[in-house]
Amino acid sequence: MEGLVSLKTTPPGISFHALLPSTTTTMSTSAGKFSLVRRSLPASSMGTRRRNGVVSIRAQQSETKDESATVSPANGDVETALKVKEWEVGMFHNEVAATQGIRIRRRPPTGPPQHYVGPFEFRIQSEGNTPRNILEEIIWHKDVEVAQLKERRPLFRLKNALDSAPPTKDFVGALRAAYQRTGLPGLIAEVKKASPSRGILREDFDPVEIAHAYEKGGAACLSVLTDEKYFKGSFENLEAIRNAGVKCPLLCKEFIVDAWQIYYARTKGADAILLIAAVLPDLDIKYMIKICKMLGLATLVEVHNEREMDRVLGIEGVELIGINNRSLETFEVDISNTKKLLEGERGQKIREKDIIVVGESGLFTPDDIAYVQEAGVKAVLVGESIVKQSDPGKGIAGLFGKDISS
Ligand SMILES: O=P(O)(O)OC[C@@H](O)[C@@H](O)c1c[nH]c2ccccc12
Repeated sequence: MEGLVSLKTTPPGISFHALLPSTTTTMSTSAGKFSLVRRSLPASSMGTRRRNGVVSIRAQQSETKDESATVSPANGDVETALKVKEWEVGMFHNEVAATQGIRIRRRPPTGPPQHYVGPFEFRIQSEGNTPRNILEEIIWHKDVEVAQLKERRPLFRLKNALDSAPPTKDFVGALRAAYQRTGLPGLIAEVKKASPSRGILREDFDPVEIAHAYEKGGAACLSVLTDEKYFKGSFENLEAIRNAGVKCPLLCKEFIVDAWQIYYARTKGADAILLIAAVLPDLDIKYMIKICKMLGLATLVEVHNEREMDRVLGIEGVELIGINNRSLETFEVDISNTKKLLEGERGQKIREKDIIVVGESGLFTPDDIAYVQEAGVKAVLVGESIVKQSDPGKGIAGLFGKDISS
């Protein structure tokens, strides 16, 4: 059976109500065409009991009149209700995100709890359950990971820990100062062991040693990957680098899907946070920028295409925009992307707003640096080409074509 939704044991022509959140979804099955229709869903029904949250599934080819039957959740089945709520929030997120051209879906991969429609078994099929690309896979994994981490360290505990945290370092200031000092884009050097597209970049990976080498080589700031599963990074690495006396401000390179992660990153020594426009709707970006400001963190908002750039240029308070030359959906790298997104009115607006643009990914040679600088960037984010060198500090001199350490 094809389509987003399959109905098992449902005789054609029958119509029923189910406690499922959704907008209208039409689906074709071997039994005919069905539409899933959202009924009134008052805010009060968004809690654990959802008697009013009624949705109907109607078999369109039927002659039969709408014979509706409401199915109630088992009393006290709070866990199921929470799962439904979680799924519902994910669905709502996807709807909002889609209107902003965001293709990454946040619906929990498990779909809605099956037994929620009683005898009419309901299942989200492979189209909904399989990530469409690596970024979507990472985000779905991250959602689960964060939910687990949050349970162990609730927000109030993180907030308590922050009462005694040392102040953050000025990430944006360090980039501006480097640009002024060298006349070259300020370098954010990335402590990166591996990536899904390139595999292991460095076997003998000592994050603290690499961080010191970068600092010595003239990096203005460092970026530390904290994702474990796909990039072989960790928050321990971030914390170890912070505690090793490194003076450069630190970017926590993480896939942020929840504000909790921002607080967590701050407790681990981050000075800046990455927000990815391909993942986060505008409202999330705005809200997260506010949280970052409150915590003294800078935000690097990453875009990959014109649509994302236009969205981000419409958000107040953005100081740093990263243009990723790598598509996180296809892994394709093309440094002319930086140039393309800075041409014409967009570049004009960026200059007016005094936003620093960071050229990200795929930069290997002095020519590459000159090319993105010419396009208008005042900073670059580089991993592979320098982390692979036996002395990553010297790798920086190779990248810029000269020693930028003093
Ligand atoms: O190793 P490179 O090609 O120099 O790229 C570094 C950095 O731009 C890249 O790691 C990156 C940019 N945006 C990201 C988002 C998540 C993970 C990684 C990234």
